[in-house]
Amino acid sequence: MIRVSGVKKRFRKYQILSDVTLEMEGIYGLVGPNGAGKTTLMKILSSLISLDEGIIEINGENYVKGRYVKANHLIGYLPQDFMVYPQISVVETLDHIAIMQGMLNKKERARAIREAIDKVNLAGHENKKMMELSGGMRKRVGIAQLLMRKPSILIFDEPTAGLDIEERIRFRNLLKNLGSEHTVIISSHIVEDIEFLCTKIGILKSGRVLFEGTPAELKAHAEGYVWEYHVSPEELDYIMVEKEVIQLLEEEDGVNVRVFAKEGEEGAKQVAPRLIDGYLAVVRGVN
Ligand SMILES: Nc1ncnc2c1ncn2[C@@H]1O[C@H](COP(=O)(O)OP(=O)(O)OP(=O)(O)O)[C@@H](O)[C@H]1O
Repeated sequence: MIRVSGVKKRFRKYQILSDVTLEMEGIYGLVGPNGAGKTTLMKILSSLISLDEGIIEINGENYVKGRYVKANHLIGYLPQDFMVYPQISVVETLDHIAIMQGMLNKKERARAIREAIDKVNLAGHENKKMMELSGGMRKRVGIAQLLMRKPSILIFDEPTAGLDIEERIRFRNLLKNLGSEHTVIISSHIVEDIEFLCTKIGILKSGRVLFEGTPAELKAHAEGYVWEYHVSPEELDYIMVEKEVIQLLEEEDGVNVRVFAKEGEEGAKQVAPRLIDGYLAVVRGVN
């Protein structure tokens, strides 16, 4: 568990994080518009940048104002773009990183590498060069090198960005499995991923916390704001211009249109909100 209390961060004259307080546990989704401060917070937690004010408590230990969070042994951070040497193989990459991490015993290193490769389902690909791997597989190597250090908390910045559909599904399943043994913190713009993975969600906007709670609590914020219209293709043109359409579902006899609005017009049926509706309600401050 990570407890973030009153954390502030400024870059020159810009206040990037203002009094951020969160309790991160389970598989925790950090979401919010571009520039909200998610990466900045993740980098503070991963000791890449210092905090200006506030307290961060990680597994019972406090890190305070003006300091770096020195909890490298507990935390593994995978940035958006995990960079490695393209010409060397998966196993050589992991061996190199393990040596850099101070794992000097060859047998111990080989065992840690084997375990990590198995955990991220890279068995059979050990001898491929990094440049021969797909984006998702490279990310797996990124996770494998984190797992060798046995961290209890894993932090992933936009882990599924840029992956194709099948890779994304495979990668998501891997993240879900990691959540059974680790606290996992992810930032993502992909609502489906948040829905699939997260047990708790924090929403940041302009460096402030707008919401923290379970997916069910987030959905509840949009209660009464989601309407469904069943329309013909001709009526669809009108509705697309006039309403805020969240989703379209084509059916044999027309189109089902989900709309975010305070009130529904004639023919509209009020429906149960989904996660994306709760997010919109919170970010717009409508409820
Ligand atoms: N080193 C830096 N110096 C100055 N400003 C910075 C620095 N790093 C980030 N920022 C600014 O801080 C703000 C928050 O950036 P951050 O990357 O944390 O947001 P984010 O929520 O992760 O955004 P995105 O969803 O686009 O990745 C942005 O306005 C960004 O331009």
